[in-house]
Amino acid sequence: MSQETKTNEQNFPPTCSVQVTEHCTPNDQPEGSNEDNSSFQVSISSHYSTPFDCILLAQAQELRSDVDNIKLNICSQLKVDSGKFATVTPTAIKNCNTLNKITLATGLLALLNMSEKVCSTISGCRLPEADTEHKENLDIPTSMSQLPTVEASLQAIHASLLKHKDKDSKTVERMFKSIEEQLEDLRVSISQLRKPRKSDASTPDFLPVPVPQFQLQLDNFNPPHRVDTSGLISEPTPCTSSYLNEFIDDSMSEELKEFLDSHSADFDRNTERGHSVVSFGQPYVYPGAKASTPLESTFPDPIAKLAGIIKAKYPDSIINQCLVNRYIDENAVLPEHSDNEISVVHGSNIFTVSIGDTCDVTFKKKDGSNEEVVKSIKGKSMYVMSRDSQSKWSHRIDPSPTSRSLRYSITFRYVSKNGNEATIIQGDSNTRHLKFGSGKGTFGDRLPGKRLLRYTIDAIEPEACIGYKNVVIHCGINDIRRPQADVRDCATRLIAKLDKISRICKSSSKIIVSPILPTKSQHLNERAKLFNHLLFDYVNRVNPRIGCLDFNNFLDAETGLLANQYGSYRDRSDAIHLGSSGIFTLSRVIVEKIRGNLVDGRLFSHVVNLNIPTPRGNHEYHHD
Ligand SMILES: O=C(O)CCC(=O)C(=O)O
Ligand SMILES: [Fe+2]
Repeated sequence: MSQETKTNEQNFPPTCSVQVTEHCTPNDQPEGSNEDNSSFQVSISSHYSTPFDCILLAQAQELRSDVDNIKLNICSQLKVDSGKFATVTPTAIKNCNTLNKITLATGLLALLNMSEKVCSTISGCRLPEADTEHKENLDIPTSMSQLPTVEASLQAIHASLLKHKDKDSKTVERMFKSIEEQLEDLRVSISQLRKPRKSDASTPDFLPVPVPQFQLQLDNFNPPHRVDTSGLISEPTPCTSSYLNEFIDDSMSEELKEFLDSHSADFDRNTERGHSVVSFGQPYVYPGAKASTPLESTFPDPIAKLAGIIKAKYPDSIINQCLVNRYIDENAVLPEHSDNEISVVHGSNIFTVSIGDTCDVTFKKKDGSNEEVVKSIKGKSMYVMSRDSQSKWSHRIDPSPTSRSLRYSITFRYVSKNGNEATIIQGDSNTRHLKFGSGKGTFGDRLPGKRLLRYTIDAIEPEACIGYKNVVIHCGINDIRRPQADVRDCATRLIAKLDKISRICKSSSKIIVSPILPTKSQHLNERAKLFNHLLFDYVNRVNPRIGCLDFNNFLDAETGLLANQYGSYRDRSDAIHLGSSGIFTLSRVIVEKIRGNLVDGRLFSHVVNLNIPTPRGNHEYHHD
């Protein structure tokens, strides 16, 4: 470590403590919200006056494993027992090297990012201005009233880390840049969230924005660069979420082997590339599947017993399908793949119990780095792959250079037939009234799905789209209306998200993006037009797999603005929110597209199957 770093280390906050408390407040949801993620745990430690104080740890159910992974990651970097995460002592922080400090900071940033995500999910909840007179009108859990300190904390972390900047290291340099960018984003988001508003509004009040001096030079638009966050928050998600040695005992292993041996004729009939398969329970279909018709629709005795052992360890898991792979010798292989079929229920785990000889399974990162991790899987063990691991890693079994005798892998999944048709909408205030399910004002039972409120582009979660037949992304207005927003950068960030979604979702998923809806503001429409130009260019030329909604009907032919009948009735000066007629029309446009009716002159299925870019018509708003 350089002398400079040593000296600076003394400046590092001397009494850093990361206090993470967890308490359960299960029904913190706002009235009228119909989000699926129904329970929140929000807690803040605010009694430490250090840069790391006031860490808001918001744990929505769906973020739990991310939070746990980040905690584990921080602890392993700092060489602290994970049970002691609640008190990462000043000494631990002082004694770790610069890179570890960065890891710590990025971990904390990740937690803050998540908290921010949850803050915006708790609709109507705003971060309070210090001493704001609006405070009592805001729908804020009291514990959040300390939040302004978060911003101060971030600045302090940043300032402190800057002193540690090791100018010789490119990696450190890159990490700093990423941290700086993240901090900037967080600061903007926090200040935006802090603006007073009614608790039922979902986006900040309209601010006039200067007319941008953009020139539309589509020909010069470079294909979007891919946003690479690997290495920023040192990827906490492992290729397998856990590996348990000696998961079953000898007698269970023997019983299973005997049972599977008795099915050798069935395995012989179902030879896939390099190995053989049989299945039980629900049908599980994947490309090239030979055992998509199960031998039995229920689990036979030894398999049911094994499923019971897994259920005892993972009581929340649902298992209804079992695929058994047989590898007879060292030449048997399993081609590289991910189990990310739409039929595998979103968020469910895949459990793999091994019987017989030890075997290497190779996991390969899907981020283009080609990084590989080889895990030696022993007989009687179990490894668990999360849905997230399927989006980030592929896996395979290569021929073994040394001898390998018979091995069975018994894999359990939760598959759904109905899930095949489900739709996910990640959208902002204008989609927040759209509802799935039955009853008035919903899409109806024939279009099941889930809606996530995601106010900003950065909050869109590509991984949450996996497993859905239809993916609808509707976001961007909040990003471009920030006075200092760089519209091109906003478009690039949305495109990066779309890029990722189209990479990790099955090719049979329909991916649909909304351009930014017209508003009642000429200024804002100028920005929206530029944003949409870039988006259309991407879906037309770069990624024709993505379908685009057509919003021209929302325009008033005379003014080129959002037509009055579609805008907000209650507040005519509201430039961006749709009224009930607008919301109804938006829902029709989405359903038309999902149903595969002719849109843009083509059926959606054509778009899905298309490999080559084909120019589509002009999607620009007809403003003049
Ligand atoms: O045999 C193994 O360990 C892997 C099996 C697998 O990846 C699968 O069945 O999808
Ligand atoms: Fe697999």
